[in-house]
Amino acid sequence: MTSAPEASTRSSSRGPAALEVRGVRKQFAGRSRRSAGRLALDGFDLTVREGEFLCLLGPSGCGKSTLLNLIAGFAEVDGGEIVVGGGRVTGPGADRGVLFQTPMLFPWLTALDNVLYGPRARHESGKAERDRAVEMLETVGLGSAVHSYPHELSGGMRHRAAFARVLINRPKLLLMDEPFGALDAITRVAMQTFLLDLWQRERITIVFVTHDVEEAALLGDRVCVMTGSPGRARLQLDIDLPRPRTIETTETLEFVRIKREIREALETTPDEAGQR
Ligand SMILES: Nc1ncnc2c1ncn2[C@@H]1O[C@H](COP(=O)(O)OP(=O)(O)OP(=O)(O)O)[C@@H](O)[C@H]1O
Repeated sequence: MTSAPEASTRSSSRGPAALEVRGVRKQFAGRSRRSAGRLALDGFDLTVREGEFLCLLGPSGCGKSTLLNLIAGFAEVDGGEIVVGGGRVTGPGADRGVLFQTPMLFPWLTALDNVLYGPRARHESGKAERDRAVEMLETVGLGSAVHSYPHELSGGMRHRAAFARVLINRPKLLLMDEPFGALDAITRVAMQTFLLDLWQRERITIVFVTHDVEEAALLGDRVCVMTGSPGRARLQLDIDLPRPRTIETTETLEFVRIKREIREALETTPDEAGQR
């Protein structure tokens, strides 16, 4: 096996760590006793600072979702460790909110009851929680749709309701797995703007998986490009573009240069990278 190249890192180390992924290994079992298992991640290291917006990019199958699931505590590491807010991850927790490409909403509950689902599961169902749930829905621009059911909401509105559902738990870390991948171009831009506003207001730490180089360069403080088979961090690149970033940002020469650098890292095979 080709030894993985050292990730070329131009990232700063400012601020305390919100997330530390240390030498993580994840192996999936083969289907039968004879078939080889799949080494999805090996020796994976990543540090994300408090309040940082990190975008994770890589070829299909390189282990992005696996990494997010491990950080979320939905699966266990086979080696190394993951530390969130100073505590080792041993399972899911309210300190980590997860958003997927398909918004996870119960179709039989209104937007308000969907948002209240988490607090009610923790037996917190007083007036204070209800007020906070309404406030969350207002924060995501759904103040007039609190009593609407998911099928009565547009795609973007459903995404925002799912945001509110996660935000009510006051997560320190937001894990997003291609959240806008299935949206049309206009709704996608609206959701990116919404997310950046929310992030700048709340200063939540975000790990955001995307296939879209432009989206990563526009949203992230830093982009981590992964190699596949097994997944490791190849390039970590600070995106020092001024904020707030808008559509005009995407027209600057610096933005084009950053996109080229990310694309070149994505297109480099692990063997080529190892020879550098
Ligand atoms: N539950 C599982 N059992 C067996 N193999 C798995 C399982 N989950 C993922 N894998 C394998 O682990 C590797 C990484 O998968 P993962 O879904 O994390 O990749 P990804 O980078 O998120 O891909 P994509 O960009 O296509 O969503 C793949 O080879 C996949 O087949």
